[in-house]
Amino acid sequence: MFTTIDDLESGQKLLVRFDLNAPVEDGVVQDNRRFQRHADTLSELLDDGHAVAVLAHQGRPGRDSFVSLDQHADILADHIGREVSFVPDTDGEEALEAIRDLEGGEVLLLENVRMCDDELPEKDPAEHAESDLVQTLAPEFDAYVNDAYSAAHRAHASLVGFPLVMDAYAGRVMETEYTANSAIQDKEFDGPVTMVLGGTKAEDLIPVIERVDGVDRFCLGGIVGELFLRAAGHDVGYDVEGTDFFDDQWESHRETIEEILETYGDRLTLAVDLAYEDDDGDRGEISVDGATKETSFLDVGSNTTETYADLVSESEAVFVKGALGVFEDERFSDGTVGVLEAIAETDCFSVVGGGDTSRAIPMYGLSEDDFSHVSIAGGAYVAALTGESLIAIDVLDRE
Ligand SMILES: Nc1ncnc2c1ncn2[C@@H]1O[C@H](COP(=O)(O)OP(=O)(O)OP(=O)(O)O)[C@@H](O)[C@H]1O
Ligand SMILES: O=C(O)[C@H](O)COP(=O)(O)O
Repeated sequence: MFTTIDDLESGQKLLVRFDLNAPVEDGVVQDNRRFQRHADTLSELLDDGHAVAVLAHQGRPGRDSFVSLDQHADILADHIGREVSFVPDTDGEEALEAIRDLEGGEVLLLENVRMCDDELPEKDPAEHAESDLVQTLAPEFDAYVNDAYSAAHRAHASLVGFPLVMDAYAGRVMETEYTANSAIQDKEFDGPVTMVLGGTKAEDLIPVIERVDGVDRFCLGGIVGELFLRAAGHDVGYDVEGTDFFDDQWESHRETIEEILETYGDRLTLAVDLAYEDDDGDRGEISVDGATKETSFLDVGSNTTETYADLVSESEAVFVKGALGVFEDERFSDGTVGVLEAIAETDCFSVVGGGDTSRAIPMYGLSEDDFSHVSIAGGAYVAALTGESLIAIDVLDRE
């Protein structure tokens, strides 16, 4: 196991990596639960007398969400109830001066690290450790803390370079996410283990079904569930009215999905009914046998929800990745919310992952306390489920 901030002596100067990557709407950065989670780590470090400089990223070059972190500093400040200073620089003179002025109990947010050329190329940690970014910043600090679990699958300089040249610890978010999300690989459960898989991305979920041992049944929904229904011979999972969810994914994954159905069919539970918007704008439902290609299906139907909820209720552990329908529209939230409610009412070990899907929890008045863990990770959660090691965790110091 890696070393954590429990192993740090008080009052040090720390370089801390967070994942504050958030949705950006019309140039405005939206608060999300990543801020609150990292704010808890940050408050703990500041209370322990550390001086903290934070490195984080936002978006990717070329995307609208690739913006400065100045707004992130204000959001973080609201969460910790203290000032967060910001410097529009990562490793130049301005950043170094601000870092040298930092006192114990103070926090400084550096500029979007993806604006630095050294950050993004996926490289071996040893190569990243030689980069200007790492070589310039490392000597300014006593230690490095990585709390950015949700980016830990990326071999980027600020995630994998520093641990090779500095003492490197895991933050609280890193520790909690790692333990919960790896449970499917690390823990023994005494009863049935269920995975509820939905959402939009077949490429994420196919490896989960193919590679994860120890799951007794997969309950499928969302767009991915429809692709499996199509492979099973039903007239669903087709693009309708200009949508582009299905046909490209079908072309890319058809063979694999057909093979999975053949090999793991006994572990897969597919929807028996689906929901759509009827002519009056209300929710209509139809059995998958009566479904036609011309209809857009937006949720699993009530018989399916009942079956999935029953399976969840009998489970010892439940892992969720992706939504069973377009839950953002209340008419099509029944599948996703019905399953989440069943988990909340059951005394099982439960992890809900996926940046979009976990938003359904506050949206529909559920409490995070009713789940063992609600992950803030997407890609890293999928990697953990499949037992893939996360490179930024591999390079942290070991106990
Ligand atoms: N039948 C459907 N048609 C269209 N969209 C759907 C359907 N079912 C689910 N979705 C959408 O799937 C989205 C959630 O799935 P997504 O693949 O984005 O996964 P996530 O695991 O929550 O997030 P991420 O991997 O991006 O962190 C929801 O926003 C929901 O509206
Ligand atoms: O939001 C995420 O999943 C992480 O911050 C990683 O971002 P990326 O997919 O742009 O590397």
